[in-house]
Formats: sequence, structure tokens, C-alpha cells
Amino acid sequence: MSQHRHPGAPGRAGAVPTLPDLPEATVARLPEYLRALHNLADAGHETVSSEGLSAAAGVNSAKLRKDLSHLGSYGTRGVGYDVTLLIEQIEYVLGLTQRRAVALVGVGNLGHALAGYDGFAGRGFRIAALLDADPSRVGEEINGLVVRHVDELPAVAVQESIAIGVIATPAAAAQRVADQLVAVGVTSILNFAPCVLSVPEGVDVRKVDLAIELQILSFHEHRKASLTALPGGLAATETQEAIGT
Ligand SMILES: NC(=O)c1ccc[n+]([C@@H]2O[C@H](COP(=O)([O-])OP(=O)(O)OC[C@H]3O[C@@H](n4cnc5c(N)ncnc54)[C@H](O)[C@@H]3O)[C@@H](O)[C@H]2O)c1
Repeated sequence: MSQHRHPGAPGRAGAVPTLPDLPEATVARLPEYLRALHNLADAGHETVSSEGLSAAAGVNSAKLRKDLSHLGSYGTRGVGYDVTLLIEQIEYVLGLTQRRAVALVGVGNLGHALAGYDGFAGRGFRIAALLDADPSRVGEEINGLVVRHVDELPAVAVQESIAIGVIATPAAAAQRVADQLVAVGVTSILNFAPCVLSVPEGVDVRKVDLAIELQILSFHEHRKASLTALPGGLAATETQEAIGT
């Protein structure tokens, strides 16, 4: 039986749809499924089995089936999931049916790399504003956008309907920038600065820290080394199983 539906899809025009409250880990995996599904669609696949999708997304298939069941998507026995329909469902749940405007604050080394990246548009986002506190950076054009002074944030937020703020300033400035974003009504912040931000309830902050990812990999390296140092050592496959990869 095929069961595809948009969870909480509006029943009447103008009604605000209620979305299911998904587990955070499921939300974090949905973009992985989406990326894999887009690749499958580009390669001409109309349907995909849960095993095929789990391999393409790099996620265990039981976990994948459970995640998708939260969306009311169970696939069709013997056929699998309809690729286009599942893309629509995931994009709907992630709120990607509208391209959200992003303001990037801090246009230094990292900010330049982010501002120069063309890949966000295809994933549902538009970098709509670049802001920096350094007057020598103001006026520079990157990828068709001119860097504006951070003091212009209130005007920019309204003009561009900014939905998400990205902080790429030094850690010492990040809290102040977060406060400025919150003050203009931004309720979603992606923070690249290595610090904890304090924000009012209702504001979501996600943190990206490559150093933390490297430290986690360092732990696994350390552990693999300690296992191979055991008497007789461990074969590579056993080591991988031991660390759960
Ligand atoms: N998350 C990661 O994986 C990762 C990787 C690299 C860097 N970082 C972090 O990203 C941040 C930026 O790094 P970078 O190498 O681009 O630094 P950078 O010094 O090259 O750039 C920082 C920019 O922020 C601007 N700035 C400072 N205070 C500001 C304020 N109050 N408002 C607006 N702009 C302001 C500066 O003028 C500068 O242009 C740092 O916090 C760094 O630790 C994170």
C-alpha cells in the first residue's frame, strides 16, 4: 500500500499548517535523504527502495524507514518510494518550498568563502545580504552582492525579509551580532564562531565547528591506535566494527 501525504498540509486555503514535531535526529537526516533523492532524480530514477536510498544517503535502512514513517511515507511494497513525491514531502517539511533569505554577518576569510559559494540557491537558500563592521570591507562586491555596514542590519532585514542570520565574525563579536539579529526579528541563527550564544526563547541557534568535528575524528584515531596496540592487534574490519563505522 502506498501512503504518501504532506503531514499537516493545509486543509483549506490560508490555514496555517501544523507540522509534526519530529525528533531532532530525524530532522538532521532529512537533508541527507533530500540530497540523495535529488541525485537519484538527476540520474533518472523514478522510484527507490529503502535499501537503495539508505545506501545513497549513508543512513541505516531501519532508521530511514522510521524517519520517513514520521512523514507519513511508507513507500510501496515491491516498488519503494516515489522519488519526486518524497522530494516534495521532505522539502515541504523542511520548509524549503520558499527560498529563505540569509544575512551573512562577518565577511572575512570564512565569510568570503560562504558568500562566494553558489550551491546554496539549489538547496533552498538565497544569500540576500553581506554585512561587516570593518569600513574597509564595506562596498566590496562578492558574487553580485555589495558588503554593507552591520549598522544597516535593521533596514536590510526589512528590505530583504531576512529569515536566517549566519555569524562568521570572531567569537568576541558573535554575541553582539546575535543580539542585533534578534533585535531585528531574526529567529534562526547559524553560528560559525567558536562560542556559545545566549538567545531568547523561540530563537534557534545551530553551531558549525570544524575543529569539534576534527576532535571527534581524533578520538576515533586515538581509539583505533589503542585497539591495534592490543596484543595481536585487530584487523581493520574489526577495528571499524569496534568504533561503529
Ligand atoms: N566553524 C568553523 O568550522 C570555522 C572555521 C573557520 C573559522 N571559524 C570561525 O569563523 C569566524 C570567522 O573566521 P575568519 O577566519 O573568517 O575571521 P576574519 O577575521 O577573517 O573575519 C571576521 C570578519 O568579521 C568582521 N567583524 C568583526 N566584528 C564584527 C561585528 N561586530 N559585526 C560585523 N562584522 C564584524 C571583521 O571585520 C572581519 O571581516 C571566527 O570566529 C572563526 O573562529 C569557524
